[in-house]
Amino acid sequence: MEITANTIKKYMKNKYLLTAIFEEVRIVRVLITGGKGQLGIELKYLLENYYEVYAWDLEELDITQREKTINEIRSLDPDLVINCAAYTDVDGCEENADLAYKINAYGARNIAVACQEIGSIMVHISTDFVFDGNNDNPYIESDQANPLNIYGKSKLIGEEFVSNLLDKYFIIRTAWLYGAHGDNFIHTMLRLANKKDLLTVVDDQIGSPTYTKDLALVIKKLIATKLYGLYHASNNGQCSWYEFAKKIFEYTNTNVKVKPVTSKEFIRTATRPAYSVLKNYSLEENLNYKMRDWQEALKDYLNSKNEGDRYEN
Ligand SMILES: NC(=O)C1=CN([C@@H]2O[C@H](COP(=O)(O)OP(=O)(O)OC[C@H]3O[C@@H](n4cnc5c(N)ncnc54)[C@H](O)[C@@H]3O)[C@@H](O)[C@H]2O)C=CC1
Repeated sequence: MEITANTIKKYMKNKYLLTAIFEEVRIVRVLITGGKGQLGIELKYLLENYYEVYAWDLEELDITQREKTINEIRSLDPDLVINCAAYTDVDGCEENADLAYKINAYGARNIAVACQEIGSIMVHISTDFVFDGNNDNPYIESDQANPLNIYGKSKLIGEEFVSNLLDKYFIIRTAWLYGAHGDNFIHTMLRLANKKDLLTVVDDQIGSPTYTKDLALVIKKLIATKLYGLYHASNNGQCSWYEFAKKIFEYTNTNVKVKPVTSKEFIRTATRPAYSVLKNYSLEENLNYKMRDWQEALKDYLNSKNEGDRYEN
């Protein structure tokens, strides 16, 4: 079909036909739920350069409200919904299990039902905590999930709802997120280093710290394809929380003593997997895309002065 101004005019009112004739504008309107969380804000800044982006959080759309969620998504009629909304307080999930399932499992389901109805693509963000940590090699997408805590269980059920209800979905498991927006482990460490001479940090939980900027770039790449399915996406390499803290202090020239402790010495409400390193197998196989090492990403994060220049290259 020849694409002329008249063709565009003719199909202007029907964006599905319009997007069908332009493969590259398959996605025009994007809704981000949980749009004021650390990943949601990052994605908004990146994607609004390319798409018409709506970033909704609790005030605009509580994803646990089934009817409202379906109605609001139906009336916005996005081509893509990225679900970043979650109950991410891992210990809080143990204490408020009902709420955890309501948000992380059924909230995801409500969005998937709406996407199914309007034929929209869904990106659903999930977690390394779906694994039990008994591996000693990085987990790939086909490894058996077996969550140890309510957070992981509720997120896994959310994944299952999405993959059972939809054909056009990307489920993206990530880990140990930090970014320019919201509180994170790096802030906590630097804050504590200002107040104390000695910090104790857990050394027997191994994972992959992941910069939200890098994850947002992966999501942008994936949504430009039709390679739907389950993906792991975390910065390359692995460390313990203790090693992560040591690197933060090394890169910021912060002088503080850090003592490694075991999870048994640092009791938390929720049990965490001892080893939850993700291998980005599908990303590397399907897109030939390798995420950079976590140390490099951490340096970049610590060096980035303002948000304006964060996506220039
Ligand atoms: N933070 C981390 O270390 C990790 C996060 N993830 C996943 O990545 C995704 C993004 O996480 P973050 O941005 O770090 O989380 P965040 O906690 O910074 O943001 C979550 C957002 O969801 C919103 N929200 C909570 N309940 C809601 C509801 N009922 N309706 C609508 N919005 C609601 C919150 O207001 C918040 O703005 C989540 O799916 C999380 O499970 C995965 C692995 C690690």
